[in-house]
Amino acid sequence: MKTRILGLAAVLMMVASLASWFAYRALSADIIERWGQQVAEIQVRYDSARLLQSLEREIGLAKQMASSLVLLNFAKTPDAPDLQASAIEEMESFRENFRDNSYFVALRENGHYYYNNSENEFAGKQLRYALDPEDPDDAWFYQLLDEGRDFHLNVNPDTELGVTKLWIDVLMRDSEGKPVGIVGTGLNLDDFLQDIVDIGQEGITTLFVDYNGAIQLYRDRNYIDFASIIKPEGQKNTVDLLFDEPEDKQKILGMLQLLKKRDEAGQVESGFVTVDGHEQLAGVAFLPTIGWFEITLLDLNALLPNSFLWPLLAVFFVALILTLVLFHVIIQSKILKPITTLEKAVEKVRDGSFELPRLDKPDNEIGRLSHHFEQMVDTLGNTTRELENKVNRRTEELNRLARIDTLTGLKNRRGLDEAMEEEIQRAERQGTGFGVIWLDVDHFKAFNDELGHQIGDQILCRVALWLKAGIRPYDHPGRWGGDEFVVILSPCDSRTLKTIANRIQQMVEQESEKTGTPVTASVGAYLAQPGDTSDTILRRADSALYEAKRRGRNRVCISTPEDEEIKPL
Ligand SMILES: Nc1nc2c(ncn2[C@@H]2O[C@H](COP(=O)(O)OP(=O)(O)OP(=O)(O)O)[C@@H](O)[C@H]2O)c(=O)[nH]1
Repeated sequence: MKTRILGLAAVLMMVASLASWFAYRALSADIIERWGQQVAEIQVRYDSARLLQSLEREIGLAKQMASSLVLLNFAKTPDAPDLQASAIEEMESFRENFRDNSYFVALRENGHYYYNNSENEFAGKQLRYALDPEDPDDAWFYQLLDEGRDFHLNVNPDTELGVTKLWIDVLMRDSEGKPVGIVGTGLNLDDFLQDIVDIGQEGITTLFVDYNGAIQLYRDRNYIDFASIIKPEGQKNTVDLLFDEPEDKQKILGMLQLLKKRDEAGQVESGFVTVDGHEQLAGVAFLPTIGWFEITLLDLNALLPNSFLWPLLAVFFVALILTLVLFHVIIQSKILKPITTLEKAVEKVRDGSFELPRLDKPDNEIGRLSHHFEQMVDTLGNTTRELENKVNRRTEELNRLARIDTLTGLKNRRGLDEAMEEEIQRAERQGTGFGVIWLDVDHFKAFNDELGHQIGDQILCRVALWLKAGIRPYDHPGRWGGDEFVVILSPCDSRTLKTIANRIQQMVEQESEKTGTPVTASVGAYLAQPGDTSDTILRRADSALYEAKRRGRNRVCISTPEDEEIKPL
């Protein structure tokens, strides 16, 4: 039973714990989602700010460069040597200010491309080459001029220069607003990725995509969509490549569309997506100043690893075991042990004993039940004992009454039989005899017939009284039946027997005289010997009585063992 109760308690606790666990998981997932969304939004703004901060100065300088009158004049008449000299001087002064210490200037008029880097490698030969409208590598230039976009960021390897850079391209326009060239600077892509994107924050991935969703800055260079500007739609490495599920791709592209439509800085969208089999929270922001989107992916499992739940589980299991142990101790002491002792007590009572073992009585229903049971058994024991005593008394009384003659109060025939048997055995043991007197009222029938039965009864009662008065207290007087009385005298010898027999016979005669109804009695006596049977003794006494009757009544006749055998009556 204990095992079953403990098992049931464990199961109930597990069920309750599981329910709590699921509730906790649902609640914590909700909290984590809200928290994650806020973190994602903060992270997106932070990452955007970092990117813009590092680019703003460069973009400002590039724009300043694009509006330089010296360069604009040069772009209009690129072949004028004096203008070229002052233009190169102007370019070099910008080179010193750009963070990368590099610049480029590309002119529409003649396709000349000027460039110098931080090592001042091309001093005096800043004109690097002429752009070719037919060369795919130079397509970016003609595309930007065609599109007429004033500002553009472009990640592109320059095969001529052998560098991969994040290019800041700014359109030069003449006084009529006509594009005359593109100037700008480049930032080393690796340094930039390391500073802005690959920042080593575990569980946080930052990437930037352009206006069309093409990946521009990402820690894995294989995903970067180099020279996006010249690629047709469909061939670009767009952001949806990162996601496993088609619905996630749709979700992200939907966010980009939404933010693009709003066209406001500081707006953030977020949602759950799956990347490399991990559920991540994506935060997306639009950066209108550069026309890019910033996407931050938060791996919640990395940020909030499941391992933080281990202490919780450990606490749960320790609590479970402690609770079961406590439960066991309480059940054992408060329920099972008291029930076991109570069961033993019930078995004892069932087997007829009222001596109870000490019962455990805890302060609960079982304790009260044990207490009531104890009181009940106590009462039951007392009642049973009283009942037994009463029955014993009644039985004794009945036994006594069964041996008493109701009319005279002397022993009846059964009582005399028992007394006789005792005397026979005693005689056997001690080797001494005992006396038996058999008395019969003479002509008693006549008293009955003439005076009535009641008087007859009175006479019998008087005879009984005289009989008792004539013998010793330890002799046994009895009424054999009708008007016949038997007295057993013990111990006795022949002289005593003779004396008492005569005394009785005379007493009846003399005492009855005084009552006005004189009666006489015939008495036969026999001195029983060790070895005599009850039958022999009674027949001997009876034959003596018969002899007394035969000789004329109102006399005593004593039979001795030497007499001839007496024939049956
Ligand atoms: N009143 C009364 N009479 C009884 C009782 N028991 C027996 N008797 C009567 O006692 C009488 C006994 O008579 P018997 O012993 O036959 O003869 P008897 O008249 O005594 O004559 P003997 O014995 O020969 O002297 C019978 O009439 C019985 O009905 C009793 O309890 N009360």
